[in-house]
Amino acid sequence: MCRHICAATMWVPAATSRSLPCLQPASLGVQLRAYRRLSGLWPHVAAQPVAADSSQRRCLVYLAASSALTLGRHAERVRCTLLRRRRRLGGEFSTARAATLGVATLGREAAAALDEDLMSTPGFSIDQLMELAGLSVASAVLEAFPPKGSRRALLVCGPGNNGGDGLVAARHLWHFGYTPVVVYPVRPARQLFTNLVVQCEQLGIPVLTGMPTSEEVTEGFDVAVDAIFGFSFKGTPRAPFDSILKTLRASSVKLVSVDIPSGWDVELGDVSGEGLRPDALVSLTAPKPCAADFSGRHFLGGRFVPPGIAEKYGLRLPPYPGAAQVVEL
Ligand SMILES: NC(=O)C1=CN([C@@H]2O[C@H](COP(=O)(O)OP(=O)(O)OC[C@H]3O[C@@H](n4cnc5c(N)ncnc54)[C@H](O)[C@@H]3O)[C@@H](O)[C@H]2O)[C@@H](O)CC1
Ligand SMILES: [K+]
Repeated sequence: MCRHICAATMWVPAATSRSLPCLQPASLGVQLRAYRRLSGLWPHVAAQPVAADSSQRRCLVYLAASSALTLGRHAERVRCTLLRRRRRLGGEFSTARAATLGVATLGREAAAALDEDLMSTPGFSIDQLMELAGLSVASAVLEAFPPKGSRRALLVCGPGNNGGDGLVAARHLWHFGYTPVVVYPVRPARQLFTNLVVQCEQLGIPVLTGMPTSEEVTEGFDVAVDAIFGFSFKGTPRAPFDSILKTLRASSVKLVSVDIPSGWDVELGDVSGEGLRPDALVSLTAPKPCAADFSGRHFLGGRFVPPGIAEKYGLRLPPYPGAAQVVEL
């Protein structure tokens, strides 16, 4: 049986992409090297070019690694090694991995390149995409945690577009009948974000700078939305988000993460062990590779990808039912 190990994208020199079948797994990125370290074996890698940069010097390649051809009977041993390693790190091995990868994932660079494609002129504006992304998040919250009596929602927003998705979601949750409170500690000067804050305040939604304590989060809210970091997060969280992540981790509120559980590496998952552990995840456009390690309720949102772009990036998007803004994977 073919067992998927990981799927990823990477830029390679255009010359290399013409001889993709000759690429050695050793040159194909950190996930495969980690796999080799754990298993002592190289996986089989299928590579397919999906885009070229403007200079035509580099080519974005979609890689899908499977154990079928090279591992054979060793696959179970490797799976067990990965399982033990994840347990040591306090994580969970996700049996949803194959299902998630069946939709195909978007690495950091591919996600940014896809955004650029969508927003090339003429095309979408960031405001349009963010509005639909935030609406998807609010729809997923409504589906995963429908209000029972009280409807108190905390939205914790970071300094980039992931935070913008959270601000938009707060507004839609208000229209859905929730009582949202926004925490927005670091506010970029861009007009887009100033507008989103004003739109929340016009609805009477408090937009706070300081984070409540973990007890206040547990007692005061029915659901929280993690819109702190998305696919551009790197390294370990800096202040004030380091302590905000600790507070959310220490609370027992139901948590929904936008695009990526904050603190996780977009490709490798919760490598530091300090990332959030959400109950639900809303992947936008397509799941990112780290989503393979997530084992709660997984929604796909961002219903705006034209078929030509989906095809270019090798996305196999599931159909959305009716007028829904999210589909559960
Ligand atoms: N096509 C799509 O899928 C769309 C994606 N959107 C959202 O946009 C997100 C990506 O947005 P951005 O590229 O602005 O990036 P992020 O929102 O992921 O975060 C970037 C910000 O985080 C900061 N940061 C990075 N690493 C940090 C660290 N270790 N400690 C503290 N701060 C750190 C950066 O300085 C920057 O201010 C996606 O994940 C998604 O949520 C939507 O808004 C629009 C449409
Ligand atoms: K997030």
